[in-house]
Amino acid sequence: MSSKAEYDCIVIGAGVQGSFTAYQLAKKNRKTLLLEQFVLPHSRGSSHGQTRIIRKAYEQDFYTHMMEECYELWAQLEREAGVKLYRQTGLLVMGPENSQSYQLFKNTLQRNKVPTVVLTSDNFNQHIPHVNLAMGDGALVDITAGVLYADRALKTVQGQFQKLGGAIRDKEVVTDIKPGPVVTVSTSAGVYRAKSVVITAGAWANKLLAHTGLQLPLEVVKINVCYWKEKVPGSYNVKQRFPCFLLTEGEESKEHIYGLPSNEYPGLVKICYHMGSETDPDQRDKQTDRSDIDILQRYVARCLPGLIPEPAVVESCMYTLTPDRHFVLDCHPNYSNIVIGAGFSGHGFKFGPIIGKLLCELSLGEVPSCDLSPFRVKRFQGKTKSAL
Ligand SMILES: Cc1cc2nc3c(=O)[nH]c(=O)nc-3n(C[C@H](O)[C@H](O)[C@H](O)COP(=O)(O)OP(=O)(O)OC[C@H]3O[C@@H](n4cnc5c(N)ncnc54)[C@H](O)[C@@H]3O)c2cc1C
Ligand SMILES: O=C(O)[C@@H]1CCCCN1
Repeated sequence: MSSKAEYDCIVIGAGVQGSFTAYQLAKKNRKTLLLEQFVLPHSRGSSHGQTRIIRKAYEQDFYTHMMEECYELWAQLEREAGVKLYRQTGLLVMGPENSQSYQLFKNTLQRNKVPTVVLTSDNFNQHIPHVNLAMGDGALVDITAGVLYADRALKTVQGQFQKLGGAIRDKEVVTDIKPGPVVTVSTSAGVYRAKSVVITAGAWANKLLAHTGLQLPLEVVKINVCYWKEKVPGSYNVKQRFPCFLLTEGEESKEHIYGLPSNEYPGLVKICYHMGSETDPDQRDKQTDRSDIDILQRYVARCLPGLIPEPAVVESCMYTLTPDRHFVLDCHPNYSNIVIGAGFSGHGFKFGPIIGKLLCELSLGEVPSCDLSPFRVKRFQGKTKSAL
């Protein structure tokens, strides 16, 4: 290896966002290097695990609009690679009928003509057995929603990137970034130069941005990923057409609780709380707070009578939260050839293909094909810090 290999673009971080960005760059014939600090595949970031929810149901129109195109991009990747990455299950959205959040979901779906079925308290259990709908709660199903096979998706997009001639170097920690018309990136194994750099480092974003003099208001939290055992095997199974679900708020908490049908682990249903406790990404396993699990236990006991209300398996994952829970997709305020994809706030996986496309456009100096105003760094004015 030459000590200063030259690339069109270096992407730092091979999670879902970095991998899709590198793939988009390679599709445009750019000589691209994807750097990852851990040996791939790994489970120490935010993109590991077998499944994620994909949905058009959102509180804001801009996410629903992005998903319209994104479903198409997922399907393209499936065709190109000849693998199945998506399974339609529908997403059951529940929440206090008169609450702002539930109404926002309902209105966004209806305004954007997303195929939706609204359930009533009378017909709810005909469609959704083994779930107790709380008194006063509304329920609807976003028919387009389903499950993404996350680990498989990551492997697929990285494989397609390599087939297009892209280079992945794992077990290589980026230790320095020197901005300039040509950016110099130092790692534990070498020094590389590129016309542009994309930082998609998940929970480590601020650690890397410190080399460029920027700190974003990001909070990293650990999520306990809980799997709950069915009392009667199969009752919440994907084959029984049990959907993914999202409770906007409930008796136990104001935060979302969400779940996926049993599938990947036979007899186990994945149910998580959409919040966790602050952690340093390098010390994740030292964060042992279980208050999210207490909330989930009470919810499962109250609303999912077919599950044993104690998690059978608990895995770990991290969210990187922005104050408004919207992503950061922008160029660095001082260096236009350093692009940032960060703060995916626990809901970024489904957007991977479109985020890759947008970050690729930014790194090539093109006009982005979506309106990025909700995702700009400048919305944090007063909250960004200089790291120099
Ligand atoms: C429990 C849980 C459930 C979720 N459910 C959903 C869902 O249902 N639907 C959905 O759409 N989204 C969901 N999400 C969110 C989604 O998974 C994340 O938004 C997404 O995975 C973030 O990807 P990323 O590429 O930004 O981060 P990561 O996957 O963490 O990737 C960043 C990479 O950068 C690498 N890196 C960092 N620093 C360096 C360095 N110095 N040098 C080299 N490499 C470096 C890291 O090792 C890591 O591999 C969920 C997240 C969690 C935790
Ligand atoms: O992105 C999603 O779909 C899941 C469920 C809802 C909360 C955020 N994570």
